[in-house]
Amino acid sequence: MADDVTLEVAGLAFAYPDGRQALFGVDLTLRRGERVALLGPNGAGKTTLVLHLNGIHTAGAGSVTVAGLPVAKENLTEIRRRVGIVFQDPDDQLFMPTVGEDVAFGPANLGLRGAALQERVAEALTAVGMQEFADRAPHHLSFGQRRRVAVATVLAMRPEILVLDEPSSNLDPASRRELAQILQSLDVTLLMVTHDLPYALELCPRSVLMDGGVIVADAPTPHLLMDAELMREHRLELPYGFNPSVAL
Ligand SMILES: Nc1ncnc2c1ncn2[C@@H]1O[C@H](COP(=O)(O)OP(=O)(O)OP(=O)(O)O)[C@@H](O)[C@H]1O
Repeated sequence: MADDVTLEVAGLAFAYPDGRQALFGVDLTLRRGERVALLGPNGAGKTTLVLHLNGIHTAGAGSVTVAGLPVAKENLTEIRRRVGIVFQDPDDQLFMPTVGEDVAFGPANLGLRGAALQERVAEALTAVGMQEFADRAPHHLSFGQRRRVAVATVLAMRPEILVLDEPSSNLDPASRRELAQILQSLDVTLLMVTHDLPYALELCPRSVLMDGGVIVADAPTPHLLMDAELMREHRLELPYGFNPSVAL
């Protein structure tokens, strides 16, 4: 594996217990620092793929390797530190009385204590512009603020790969823009599952398109979004009047 490869998915196939085959041999390589959008219609297999990256699902066939470490039962603690997933609903990730405690939860589990833990929490909250909110109750925050705190809970683990599931969903335009600025500023490899094609274009130079449990295209985002036939074939639609060639 080349030094700058941080994620390698090779020949990954997977069927759910009910027999439904969701992945049919996926190959995907991410290099350190890349920002990649994972696109595709409903049911394409995007979530199923993402849930393999930190071992929530186990490969039926093929392999997933993170920074040289195979995603396997014996490595799960280390894999979950390296691959941070921000789920679509922030309330799935926030369960402590205060924002600060939520962000401290992961690193405290790794054994961080005292000043080192406080520093880690401050660093993660600062990265998402929520440093003033450490003592607040998460359920008193707006949805956009809760999503930013959910990102901070993952950043506090200093992950190697940050995976975001629909980061722009349910955000008003200002919150959407603020989150984009935050994500742009992070020094991390980013994989973003999204149906928001302008967001993919803004944040991710590269896009991977899945459909039917396979990767059907892997290209610079503007190229992919300007391929009208590919877009139509895989039920991707740009918002009315949006032109990727002039949006950049
Ligand atoms: N728990 C499950 N049991 C059985 N089949 C499932 C399960 N979860 C997903 N599937 C099936 O696996 C396939 C891939 O689903 P997946 O959720 O990975 O798609 P997706 O690309 O993330 O879709 P969406 O954009 O709707 O989130 C679909 O056919 C789906 O019906």
